[in-house]
Formats: sequence, structure tokens, C-alpha cells
Amino acid sequence: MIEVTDLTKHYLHAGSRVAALSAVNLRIGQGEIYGIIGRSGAGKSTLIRCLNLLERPDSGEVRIGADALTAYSERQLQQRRQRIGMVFQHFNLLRSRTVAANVRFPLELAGGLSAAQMDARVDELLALVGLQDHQYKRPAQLSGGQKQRVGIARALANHPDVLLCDEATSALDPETTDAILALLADINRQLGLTIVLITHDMRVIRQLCDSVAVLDHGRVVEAGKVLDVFLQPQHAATQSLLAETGLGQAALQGQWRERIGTPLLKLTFVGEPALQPVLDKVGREAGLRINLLSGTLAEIKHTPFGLLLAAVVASDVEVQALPAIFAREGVRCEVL
Ligand SMILES: Nc1ncnc2c1ncn2[C@@H]1O[C@H](COP(=O)(O)OP(=O)(O)OP(=O)(O)O)[C@@H](O)[C@H]1O
Repeated sequence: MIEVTDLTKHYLHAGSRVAALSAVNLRIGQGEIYGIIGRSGAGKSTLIRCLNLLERPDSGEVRIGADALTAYSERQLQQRRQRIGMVFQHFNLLRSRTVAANVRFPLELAGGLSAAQMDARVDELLALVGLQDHQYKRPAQLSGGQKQRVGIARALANHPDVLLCDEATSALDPETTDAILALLADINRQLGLTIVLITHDMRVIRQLCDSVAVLDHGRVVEAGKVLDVFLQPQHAATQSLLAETGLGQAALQGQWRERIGTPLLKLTFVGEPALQPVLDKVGREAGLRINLLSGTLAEIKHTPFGLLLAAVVASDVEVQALPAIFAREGVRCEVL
């Protein structure tokens, strides 16, 4: 469990104090993949760097398991950081070293293993990230995705209990991003490792994370299970980030409410109902014609979900009865 309590951080800029983080609280469960999302300047980098105390907060506490990192001396922190892996946006590989030597580097720094033990560990890590055949190459001879695989192998070298990912896929194309996200999901499953990542991309959150916190102007404005936050976003910052993905209520509602002039239904399907012809069934049962205006079918971490906007020509009484009818089919219906 990672617990962040009342974390505050200011920077001095041109003689004035800029609040980068204001009273941030997070609870991240053991083995969870936890995403922190926000726009540029929201405080994401500052927050992730405060988690391993690369950045000292002004006040507040960071605990990882039983360790209160904020109370540690620099020397104690150096030791503890060896079990906090970090993956960077621009990989941060040593150019003069081979792939194997990059992965070996943190083992050399930590000490305690013989050369043969380090070699065996490097082989194991390269197999885990699928780079067995590239161990003698140098970073310049690798693709972006392969470089990030080296970065991930290096971060895992000393058996960390937490992996921090700082925009780990934002320098990669969409296909390579998918492959790296799949690798991180696989590592989380295989090793039971807690992963905390920062991103500005809701797609990363949707594909990979169990929980999410939305950061806005240095504050956590919303946090919870990804499914809940996606389907019922409470804060304007979350709604605006979701709208860009086509999954937000704002994008669904848009101008249509005014123009169509009939009640609109927002229908949310999670799991099996997302794949069933529920709209047709309910329309027949209620004797109403439901006109589909827009819709999305997607997955949140392998759970299918659908978000539909529909218009219905019906009396007020008939419309008010619809949420209960849809609920029987496992679909949430809101009359907008
Ligand atoms: N070293 C610094 N000195 C002064 N101000 C800083 C410093 N680092 C960050 N800030 C300010 O703190 C705030 C949060 O910055 P931070 O880099 O954490 O945001 P971010 O969400 O990671 O942004 P991005 O996505 O653009 O990297 C911003 O207003 C930024 O200008």
C-alpha cells in the first residue's frame, strides 16, 4: 500500500511561489495499477518525483508499506529507492553501454551479487521483456519500443515493490504504446507489482489502470476505480479529458439536446449487456421507437462497455418509466 497524505509542494519562480501540489492525498493498493492523469502543468511530474523523494515535498507524508519515506535520511532513501523502479518517457539509457550492460547497471550499483549472478539476472530480465536477441546492441540500434523495454527491464532489476512510470509511452507510436502497455499489464500480473504511472492520455488509463486520480492545478479533483470515473465523471477536468476521447458525456450531449427537441437518453452498458441488442428489446417492450444518435463500444481493462445517446418520442410518463426498464436489462439509463 502506498499512502500519500497532505502532500504540498511549491516552486519559486521569478520571485513568486508557484503551488505545484496542494494537499494531495492518495491511497494505492498493493498490486494495483494506478494512473495519475492531468493536463500539462497539473503537477504530475512533481507528484511522481515526490513518491520516491527525488523531489522533497514542502510538507506531507509518503509511505510505501511500513516505510515512511518522508522521514528518511538521504542515505536511507538511497537504499530504499533501489526497490522503487522508475521508467522514463525518454528512456534515459546509457548510450555507450549495451542493452545487457544497461540492465546490469542497477545491479552493479546495489552490489551484493557475483558477476555470474548478475548475468543470470540480466538474462532473466531480458527474457521477461522479450529482448533476449538484442543483448549486445547499443541503444542507438533499437526502436523506441525496444528502448522502453530495456528501461523496464532495468527498472525491475533489483526486485522493486513499486514501479513508477513517468509518461512511459508518450514518445511512442500508438501500436508500440499498446505493446508496452500490454507488457506492463503482464508484469503486474506475473510479479504482483504495484505500478503507478502518470499520463496525459486517457487511453493509457482505460487500457491499463485499475484506479485513477485526476490532477488539476496541483489538486486531486477526482479519484476512484477507472470504470466508475469513466462512466460517472464528477469533475469538469475529468469530463473534459474524457470528451477528447469521445467517451465523455459532454461529447455525447453536445448541441443535440436543443436541436432534436425530444428527451434524450444516456445509456451506459457495462459487461455482457454491452454486447446484447438491449435497445431493440426495450423499444419493443415499451412500444417506443428509440432513435440512436451516437454511441461508443470500448473496453476498460477487458471489461466491455458501451455509452449511447438516443432520442425517444414518448410522453413524460413513458420516458420516466424507461430507467427502470433498462435497469432490468442491466443498463443504466439517464434522461437528459
Ligand atoms: N523546477 C521548477 N521551477 C519552477 N516551477 C516549476 C518547476 N517544476 C515545475 N514547476 C511548475 O509546477 C507546476 C507543475 O509542473 P509539473 O511539471 O509537475 O506538471 P506536469 O503535469 O508534469 O506537466 P507536463 O505534463 O507538462 O510535464 C507547473 O506550474 C510548473 O510550471
